[in-house]
Amino acid sequence: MEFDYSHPSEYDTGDVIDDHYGSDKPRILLMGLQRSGKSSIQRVVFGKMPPNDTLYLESTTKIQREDITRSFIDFQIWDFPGQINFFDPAYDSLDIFESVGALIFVIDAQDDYSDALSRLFYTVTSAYKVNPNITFEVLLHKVDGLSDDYKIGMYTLLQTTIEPAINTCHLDLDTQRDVQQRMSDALQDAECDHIHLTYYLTSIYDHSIYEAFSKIIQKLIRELPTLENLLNVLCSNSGIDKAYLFDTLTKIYIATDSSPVDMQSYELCSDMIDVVIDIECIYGIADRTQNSTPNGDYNGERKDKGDLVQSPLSEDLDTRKMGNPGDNDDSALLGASDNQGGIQQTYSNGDQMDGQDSTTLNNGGQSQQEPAAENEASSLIKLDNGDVLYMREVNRLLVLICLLRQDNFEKHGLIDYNFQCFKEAVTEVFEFSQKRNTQQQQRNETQLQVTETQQSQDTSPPFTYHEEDNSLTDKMGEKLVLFKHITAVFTMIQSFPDTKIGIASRTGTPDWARLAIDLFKVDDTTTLQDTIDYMEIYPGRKTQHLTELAQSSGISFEDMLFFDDERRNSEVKSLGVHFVLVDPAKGVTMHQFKAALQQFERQAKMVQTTLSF
Ligand SMILES: Nc1nc2c(ncn2[C@@H]2O[C@H](COP(=O)(O)OP(=O)(O)OP(=O)(O)O)[C@@H](O)[C@H]2O)c(=O)[nH]1
Repeated sequence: MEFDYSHPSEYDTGDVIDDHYGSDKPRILLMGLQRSGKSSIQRVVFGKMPPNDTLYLESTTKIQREDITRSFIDFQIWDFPGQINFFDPAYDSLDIFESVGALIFVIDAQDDYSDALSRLFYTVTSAYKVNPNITFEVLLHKVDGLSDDYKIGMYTLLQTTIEPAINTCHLDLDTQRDVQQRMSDALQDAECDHIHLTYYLTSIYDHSIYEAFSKIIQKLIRELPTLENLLNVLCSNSGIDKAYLFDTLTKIYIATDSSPVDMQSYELCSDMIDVVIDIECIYGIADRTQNSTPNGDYNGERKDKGDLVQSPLSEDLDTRKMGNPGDNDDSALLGASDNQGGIQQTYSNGDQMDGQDSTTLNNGGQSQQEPAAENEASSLIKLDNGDVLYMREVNRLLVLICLLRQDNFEKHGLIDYNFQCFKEAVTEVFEFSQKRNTQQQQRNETQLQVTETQQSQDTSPPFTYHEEDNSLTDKMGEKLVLFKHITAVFTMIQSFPDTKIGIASRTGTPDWARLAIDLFKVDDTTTLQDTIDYMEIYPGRKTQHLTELAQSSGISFEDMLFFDDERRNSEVKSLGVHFVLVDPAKGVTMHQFKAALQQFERQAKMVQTTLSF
């Protein structure tokens, strides 16, 4: 299959991946073709960028990483440049994919997506080989531009497997059949029927992207069943119809009770977070020192919206004081009753449902350091249909938003009591989870130290030589043999006059590498070591190795033909060395070697080259 990746040599791998990208945190990867919408998703969901501003985003050229650390949500999100193939040997795919929790592949649904499907297939099969524990999620993105009929049709087709999805491309029948055939062949060859993909229709212009991310992230939260159980208990004991536990900043819900999620109720609850943030932007944050004032003496100051949106609700809301300007009555209304989009809102600092429609932003006059048990930020919105949206803050980063009937809310003393129990339980789960993560981290560190100590004490090589088949087996039982054509190639080189063999190897255990070279046989009486004239084996860049080789051998760079399986080592071309990229699966073959010699002869007098075959 053909892919439109840029050639890795166009990029320096160091420019694309930071050296220090290793982190224990689980990763969520955003992959897909260029301009499919990956960066927009990351910025809108995790950076609160207004969707329209994504129109000005520039193409990503290196991996963009963001640490997300919000209560249960503790991972890194990586936005990949669409044009680079990270499975190319130039990149260390094991390092990139080994601690991935979810790989999210974004497909631009407004475009012809046959290329995207090819890339999807390649990506999931390659990533699965590196790490079979990855969950694969596919976002059919930008569906805001599609009609509902088209969306439903596309989703139904894509939901089954990738293969039928080809049907939805606007291709003529012949091309369609051809693509289908190739796809099904590729699927069979790769034996990848067991790879499970989950599909979502998304757009940054509505709730769908948050809904999708909620589901994706829930799969990564180990505590999910416990949280769901707690929410179930809360709902059944408090007359609540639906409850969501939201991460305040991202509007991702990390858990909900087990009753089905209907989009309307989800959108209402999610919008409530925005409503409350907007209200706090209008009324600002009160000075904590004034919170003890029983009467809400609103001072009329407005806070800058940009500052507030970034703040967790709790920080803002629980320090808020409410009251009508110039009105010292506790139950004074802050805003007039407002009828917008079927939601009636009134803002009050009282916590009583007094027969009027009311939204309560309640701080109870407590500082954040010493919150009274029942005085977390809360908000109440009465809907036109008689239902009530009730929001309570669980901790600095989580809010509970419930939908219930108004007559059930009249027992709000019971709801508040149950909420306290729920809050304590969630806090316990959270603390337990943090403790377990810390313990796990300590265990990993200890394990690492033990292994390092064992390695430093254990000087015996981690492999055994088997004369009968000229092979080594390492401690994991993996067998190492010379590549098929190596013996013939080395024998041929030895027959050339004035030709030397040198080794340039990058390893942290040079003694073991030398020992292995001394054990492998080229024929009955000759070891690999006997055929080699110069050796440079130590960690570092290959330019350094070849410079040392030039010095020890007296051979100039222009007279060197260097075979290597890592594209990044083509940097030796800058010295004037002729570079040959070797397929790591096959090693140097006789055919490749002879072709390289012929080309070397032709180009020997020219400047440095990469010899291609
Ligand atoms: N209509 C619509 N446009 C979107 C949506 N999401 C992103 N876009 C637009 O798609 C274009 C490309 O978005 P990017 O986020 O830069 O795409 P990318 O996948 O990160 O691209 P590269 O960085 O080149 O790999 C931008 O103009 C966005 O405004 C969406 O949900 N609907």
